[in-house]
Amino acid sequence: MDLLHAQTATPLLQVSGLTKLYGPRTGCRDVSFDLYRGEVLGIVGESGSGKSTLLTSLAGHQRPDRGSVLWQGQDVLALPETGRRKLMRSDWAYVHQNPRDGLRMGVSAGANIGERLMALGARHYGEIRAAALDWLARVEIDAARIDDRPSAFSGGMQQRLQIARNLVTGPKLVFMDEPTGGLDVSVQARLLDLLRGLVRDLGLSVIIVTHDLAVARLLADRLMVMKDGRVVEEGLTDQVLDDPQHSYTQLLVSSVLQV
Ligand SMILES: Nc1ncnc2c1ncn2[C@@H]1O[C@H](COP(=O)(O)OP(=O)(O)OP(=O)(O)O)[C@@H](O)[C@H]1O
Repeated sequence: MDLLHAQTATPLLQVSGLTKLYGPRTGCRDVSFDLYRGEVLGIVGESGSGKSTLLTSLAGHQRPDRGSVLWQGQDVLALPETGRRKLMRSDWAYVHQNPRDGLRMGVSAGANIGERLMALGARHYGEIRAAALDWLARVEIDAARIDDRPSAFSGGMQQRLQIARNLVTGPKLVFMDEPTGGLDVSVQARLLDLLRGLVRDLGLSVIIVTHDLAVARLLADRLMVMKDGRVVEEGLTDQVLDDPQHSYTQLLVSSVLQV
């Protein structure tokens, strides 16, 4: 969706004053933003700036101390655990940096994809297998590997399988934590290409954490730059990266250029 149009629509996600503290230490503090349908928001910043804390607090993996998260107007933090789990299986999805955290390594690739459909009530074996085959093709995994376990896959294949497992149920919002981290550069490039295509074709909204500004540039429409748990700058990706206003963002951008 073009951003001008997006701004006139109702936000899918409205985050206000989100704060998570670890004792005396700040995880993230006073983070507020809106996310619209089809929009990709990148969260960037150096190690320890609070990116993961923000993502896990948003996705309900841990409870923030203050603030609110509204999903299509509904207060997510007030949901009972069962409601939160249901949301994570239906409208939301979470792609972990390490595919081992997002896959079941002991069951086949096909079962990994089918499991999420079954969790939403699918029971017809033929349909589940057909959906698994369709998604293997979409993430460029050979259909002949459907009965293999992910432990027999390369790192890049495991990550693509994790993406298929997450997207098969048609989520509207996908959280991604450094999805290309830990992969070789050529494997990263292929995965980024695939992600870009899927995000565009499916009209997904995405919140992606990355320390890699090249990944942010390729995938994100908008960026939030974090430092010491706070958002120090936000804006359209090209604006933030080509004309950074905050001295910290300028440092981040120039340190990449010097490499
Ligand atoms: N479980 C925890 N207990 C105590 N402090 C924590 C915990 N998790 C994170 N922190 C602290 O919160 C701050 C933000 O950390 P966070 O992991 O969110 O940053 P990050 O930007 O995701 O870093 P990285 O890129 O290295 O993962 C840091 O000071 C960190 O030490």
